[in-house]
Amino acid sequence: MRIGVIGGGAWGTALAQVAAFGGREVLLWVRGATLAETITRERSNPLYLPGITLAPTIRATTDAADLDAVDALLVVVPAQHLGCVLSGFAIGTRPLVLCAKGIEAGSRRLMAEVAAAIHPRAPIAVLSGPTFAHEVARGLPTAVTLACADAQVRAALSERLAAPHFRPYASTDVIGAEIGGAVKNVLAIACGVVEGAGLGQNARAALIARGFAEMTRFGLARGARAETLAGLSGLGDLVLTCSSTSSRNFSLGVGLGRGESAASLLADRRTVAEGAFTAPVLLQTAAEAGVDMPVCEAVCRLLEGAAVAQVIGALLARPLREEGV
Ligand SMILES: NC(=O)C1=CN([C@@H]2O[C@H](COP(=O)(O)OP(=O)(O)OC[C@H]3O[C@@H](n4cnc5c(N)ncnc54)[C@H](O)[C@@H]3O)[C@@H](O)[C@H]2O)C=CC1
Ligand SMILES: O=C(CO)COP(=O)(O)O
Repeated sequence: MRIGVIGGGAWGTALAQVAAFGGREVLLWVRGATLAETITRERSNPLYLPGITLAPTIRATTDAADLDAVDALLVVVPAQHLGCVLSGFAIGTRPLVLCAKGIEAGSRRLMAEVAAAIHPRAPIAVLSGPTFAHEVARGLPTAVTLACADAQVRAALSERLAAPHFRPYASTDVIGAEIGGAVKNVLAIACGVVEGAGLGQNARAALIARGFAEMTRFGLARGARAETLAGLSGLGDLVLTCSSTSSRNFSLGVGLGRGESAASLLADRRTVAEGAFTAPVLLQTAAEAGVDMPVCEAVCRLLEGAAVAQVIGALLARPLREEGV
């Protein structure tokens, strides 16, 4: 199976490196001609994944038609651009492996819904889990959820993407895998706020646990399975991104917690902090489904410019309730 990767940010480049394991050829579509040339000639992506020497079998292109030659495509562009970028490719019946974590603003659709509307004949898979790109690219051990409804496609993709340091765990729960990745980014911002505002380790652990309850409530309402939400793409990724400044979402939260404005923290960013875009649309979708998500709502208020002390105070002043989802 020849693999193509759409998107030359940190994660697309790291996944190209995984797919190139063992000398296999990989074609990576990126947006800029200079970046494409640097990746192919110098075997590095200094813009998005500095310090990593890429496999010699990775070739980059800016021409969507070049990807007509591959058998399956990993789609690794930010969630808000996925629809627009995918419209430029002819996919037919080839599998699409969606790797972005988010919900499309406006349409309120998950990535699989966006992709299926544009390429209805393509089998859809979702790859998601606790995966900092720079660690994966360095060959450090990593495990992911690979969800796809089609058993044959799922098995073929799992086998093709597995490497000694990269373990896909198969699942049929595409919605669950998507929801875990989208929601954890918003919760990672909340945990960063706790860090930035100096609220302590107890508060961070409480947010992870209560945030997981929110993720579970929302996921179950949307048809996700509880075990997927408690797995790599849900709880696993939540724990990773809520604990480390390597997370762009967590780092954004740290800035908010220190009292910096969302506008200044988001201005001129080259890299994406998906939670900032997911938070408002997640809240709308949750309200529509009648699901209460107070932590995600607090993140929305902070992104809108509310004061940290006020938002934290309101969260802590909520009526006492029984524990549980
Ligand atoms: N970096 C990581 O460790 C991981 C990232 N992801 C997810 O992968 C997705 C892509 O993130 P990264 O590779 O980290 O991106 P990045 O933050 O490294 O780079 C930004 C990417 O966005 C693209 N971009 C910017 N404006 C665009 C536009 N108007 N149209 C199309 N593309 C545009 C850039 O070309 C670049 O590929 C996100 O959904 C992210 O949540 C998932 C797992 C790990
Ligand atoms: O999704 C990720 C790790 O699994 C990357 O997290 P950030 O986008 O917050 O950096």
